Amino acid sequence: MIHSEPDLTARAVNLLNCGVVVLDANHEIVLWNGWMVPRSGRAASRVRNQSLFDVFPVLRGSRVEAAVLGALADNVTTAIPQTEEHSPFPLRQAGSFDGPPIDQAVTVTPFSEGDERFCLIEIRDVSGTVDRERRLLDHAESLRARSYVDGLTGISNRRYFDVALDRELRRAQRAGGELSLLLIDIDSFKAYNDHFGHQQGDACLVTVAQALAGQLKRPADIAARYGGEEFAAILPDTSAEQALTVANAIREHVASLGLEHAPAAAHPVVTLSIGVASFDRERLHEPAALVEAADKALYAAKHAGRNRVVSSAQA
Ligand SMILES: Nc1nc2c(ncn2[C@@H]2O[C@H](COP(=O)(O)OP(=O)(O)OP(=O)(O)O)[C@@H](O)[C@H]2O)c(=O)[nH]1
Repeated sequence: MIHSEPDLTARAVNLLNCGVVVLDANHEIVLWNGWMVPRSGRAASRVRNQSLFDVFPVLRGSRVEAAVLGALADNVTTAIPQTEEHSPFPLRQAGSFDGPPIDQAVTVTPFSEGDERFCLIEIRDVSGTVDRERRLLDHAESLRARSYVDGLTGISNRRYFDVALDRELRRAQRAGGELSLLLIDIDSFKAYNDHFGHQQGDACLVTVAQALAGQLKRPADIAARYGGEEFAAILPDTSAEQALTVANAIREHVASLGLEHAPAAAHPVVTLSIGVASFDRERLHEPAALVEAADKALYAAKHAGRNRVVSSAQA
């Protein structure tokens, strides 16, 4: 059996997995392929010889109209990605008249046949790509949120600490409020690791981090892992005196857990040394200065025998 080429071409165009619409110079539809039928709810015989803009009045004033005019008047090809216009044609998933609109990428290409000018409109369903893009954006968002959390202990990490300290210091400056910072270090932790092994060392860090977070009662308080076995607490609206009380409560609570320490450690149970520094409009108003003051106090606490709290005023 011999098939004519135009017959085969027409059948193939009808089977294409994208919308194919051809308009003549008057914007009238001369070709409407099979893909368009179930997605628009219109058979080819119903739309043939009608203006595209009468069939879809929503296209008036759209990027598609501009592209069609550009193709027919100026012989210009235009690609309209879905990022520019999500669903220019009112098309829905095949057979679902109330389903979600199809995300589309549209190309408008001019061509001539004899003296007559036409334009070819191709419509691709890119809903899958758009969905994937949305999922990737959601994923990136959750990664961003997770990048502020310390992977081992589940409390805030150093990155978040830096952002939060800067923010809270500015707030204290603006509002003339108070703010205190605790730097907290586990005593003789090297001895702990050497005796019990790194894995149990990690477990100890998790226990201490959770104990610290549990001791901070105000919603605005922030517990963070500052470095290896060093933690920090940012206490907004907290004076130096109040911060000493909080620091001592943390220290006593961890000591009271009775976590067995290594024989070589300074104390038989796991203990903390804590340095406290408080916002001071004249001297301690920059993050680096406040951290340095708390670090000096922490060093003094270590030097004085560990398992104690020292404020920067005493150091
Ligand atoms: N298991 C574990 N150990 C860590 C981690 N980060 C830091 N360390 C260990 O913590 C120890 C800290 O030791 P040092 O800074 O010498 O201080 P220290 O032994 O705690 O002694 P003092 O602070 O003076 O009481 C080092 O042995 C580090 O290897 C971690 O993520 N997991």
